[in-house]
Amino acid sequence: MIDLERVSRTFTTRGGEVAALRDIDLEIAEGQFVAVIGRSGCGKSTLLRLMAGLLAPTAGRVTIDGSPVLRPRRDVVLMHQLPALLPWRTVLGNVMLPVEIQRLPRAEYQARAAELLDTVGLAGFHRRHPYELSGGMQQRVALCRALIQRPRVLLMDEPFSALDALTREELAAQLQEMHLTRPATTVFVTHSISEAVLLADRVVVLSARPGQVRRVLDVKIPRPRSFGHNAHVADAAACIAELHDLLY
Ligand SMILES: Nc1ncnc2c1ncn2[C@@H]1O[C@H](COP(=O)(O)OP(=O)(O)OP(=O)(O)O)[C@@H](O)[C@H]1O
Repeated sequence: MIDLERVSRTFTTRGGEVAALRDIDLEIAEGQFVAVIGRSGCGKSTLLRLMAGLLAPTAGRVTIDGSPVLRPRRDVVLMHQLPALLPWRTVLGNVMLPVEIQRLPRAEYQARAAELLDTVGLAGFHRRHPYELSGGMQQRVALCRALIQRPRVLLMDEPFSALDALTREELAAQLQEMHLTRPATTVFVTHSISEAVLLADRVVVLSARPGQVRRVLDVKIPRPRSFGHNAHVADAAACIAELHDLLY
């Protein structure tokens, strides 16, 4: 579905040319959950921005279903590290924002918004405003806003990295649950090896800048997965150890 063929991206800065990504070849199938992991500055955000149509490659091609990605698409949503909610809108109003912008049928999507908020444990918070919520709750609202229009592709740029460790685990578990119910093709940038192993079908390890695909690791642990002790703890430990060795 998402196809990157020999994709490179260079930035021209006052200090000269910065090669952020070089010769990336990557095929992501419909419904797949791919984690991207790599050292700071290796081009992970750049990779997402290329897939989102916010940046053009300097060389190579990014396509979705065979069409080159030349601009942002309605069926592709990018979620960031910070929730960026509109402070004057309620929780429900923030989740419904994409529906209003795209003039989709309100009643139908209102029911979906309620269902999403319910899944992330915010059933009683529809009429609250962002300032009344914790950081974790705000990021849950941002996740519901990202999913409201049922995107085919969900691009997530370190979405949980501003959260405390416990909230982060909880949100990762909720994301897994949502992905199992309705799998959008997901590309999830993270610095957390264990989060990548919990969530992903495949983990793409990038080398230091310029980012190149160092390794793609298939995670074959059955779902639902858990951070806790379970039957697959040895498989998870083996994946974590392999990724650790690749990164350090
Ligand atoms: N608009 C830009 N102009 C100039 N250089 C840029 C631009 N965007 C990114 N870069 C450079 O490209 C490289 C890759 O940046 P990018 O943000 O993609 O890395 P990253 O892996 O997401 O980093 P981090 O893990 O720290 O968030 C960096 O050296 C960065 O300085």
